[in-house]
Amino acid sequence: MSSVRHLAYSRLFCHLSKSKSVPKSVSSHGSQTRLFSRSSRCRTIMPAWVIDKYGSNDVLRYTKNAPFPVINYPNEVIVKVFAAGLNPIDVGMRGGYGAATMSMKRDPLKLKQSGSEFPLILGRDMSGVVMECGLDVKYFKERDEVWAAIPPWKQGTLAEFVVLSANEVSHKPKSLSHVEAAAIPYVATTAWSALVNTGGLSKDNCANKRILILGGSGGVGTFAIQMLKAWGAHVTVTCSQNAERFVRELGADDVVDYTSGPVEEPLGELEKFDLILDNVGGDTERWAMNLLKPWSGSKYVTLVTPFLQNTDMLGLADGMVKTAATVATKALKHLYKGVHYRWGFFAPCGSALDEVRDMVDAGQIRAVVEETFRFSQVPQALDKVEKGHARGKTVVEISKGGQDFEH
Ligand SMILES: NC(=O)C1=CN([C@@H]2O[C@H](COP(=O)(O)OP(=O)(O)OC[C@H]3O[C@@H](n4cnc5c(N)ncnc54)[C@H](OP(=O)(O)O)[C@@H]3O)[C@@H](O)[C@H]2O)C=CC1
Repeated sequence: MSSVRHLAYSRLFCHLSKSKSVPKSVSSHGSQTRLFSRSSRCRTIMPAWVIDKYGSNDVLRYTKNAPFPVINYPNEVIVKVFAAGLNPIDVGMRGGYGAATMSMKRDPLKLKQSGSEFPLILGRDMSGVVMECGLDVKYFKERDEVWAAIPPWKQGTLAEFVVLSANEVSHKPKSLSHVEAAAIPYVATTAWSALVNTGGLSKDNCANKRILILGGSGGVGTFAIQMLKAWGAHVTVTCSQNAERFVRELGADDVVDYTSGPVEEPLGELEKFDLILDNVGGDTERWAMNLLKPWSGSKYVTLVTPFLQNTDMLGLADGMVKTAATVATKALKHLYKGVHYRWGFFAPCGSALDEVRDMVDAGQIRAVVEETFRFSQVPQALDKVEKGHARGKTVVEISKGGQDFEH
């Protein structure tokens, strides 16, 4: 065990963190909110929603005694969570989705201590305030208002505090409240990874590109429409008829209603596309390739992949072999027809969030919060996400920690 880890597990924050003073309060979107007191330095427990086994919503358990996060590495920060956005992956992880792959990535020391990944805290998105910084953290300091999306193998944000790597964190947009800010990081970093890293798009090459977003009314879609429009692309979207006005208000140029019949036909009548972002999956691969401009570097990027399902069902080694074989076969098959086939994945990235923050503060992207729940209502919030038909994001306000249980 490294000396850094040894110190961390001795809970000697002072050896790893560079805090000097203890702030008593912080300005939170205009109001003075009590943040943390001297006693929080020596806390060992905190309020959180945890699961002790995989299952449906009834496995969720509220506790005031979840382990307080510790700084294990000198590049980590502890953040007090003010708001946590929810995503479909939270519902999936509650049921054990991706457990095989996540176990491989989880902190081996914690797994050894507790014997399993439980108690597990869900929640990937957060907006909050930095409470402690590791010794190597340069870009952040105590009291900074930050936002982040946390990788699924780490403890989540449905808790009063969370520990993250500094490279996953970014200063939050000044123009957004914490609830609004918590609606963006996971879908933004996913869209960034799919469109920029995998799709090769950027603010400098998007002008007049034709992009098709399959599934434009949910979290990823509502963010992607706005980012692509800000970069000058022409954006076509599929969604339910009752979401048409909603996506047009976000900037969509053309909208095709998938509830009134197969979309292949109306989409086929439009000029061909440079890139398709598929947030829907299913049988879209069967027809979507024909909508791309052939032999022009056009790309189909799908976010709905069997990667985690394969490893859950077949185990890590066989699941990864099957995944590699599937993606390689499909990529080759479609390359033969002149289009690029790719899988897109969420990737935590503080620097991408820095760029998104600037776009938000410039008024190019707004947070699309569909519904906000209190910390005591986490089961209802997950229930809402599970029912689908999202029109933007569901967010849990955590700023009062567990206090709303006591009133
Ligand atoms: N690979 C990765 O790392 C990631 C994958 N994902 C996946 O991407 C997908 C989208 O994520 P997210 O936006 O957060 O999900 P949401 O649940 O927020 O949104 C899904 C949206 O799609 C709409 N929809 C459903 N069926 C169709 C259809 N056939 N055609 C057009 N629209 C449809 C839904 O509304 P309605 O049903 O009313 O039409 C809803 O608005 C999910 O499957 C998610 O698991 C997300 C993030 C990361």
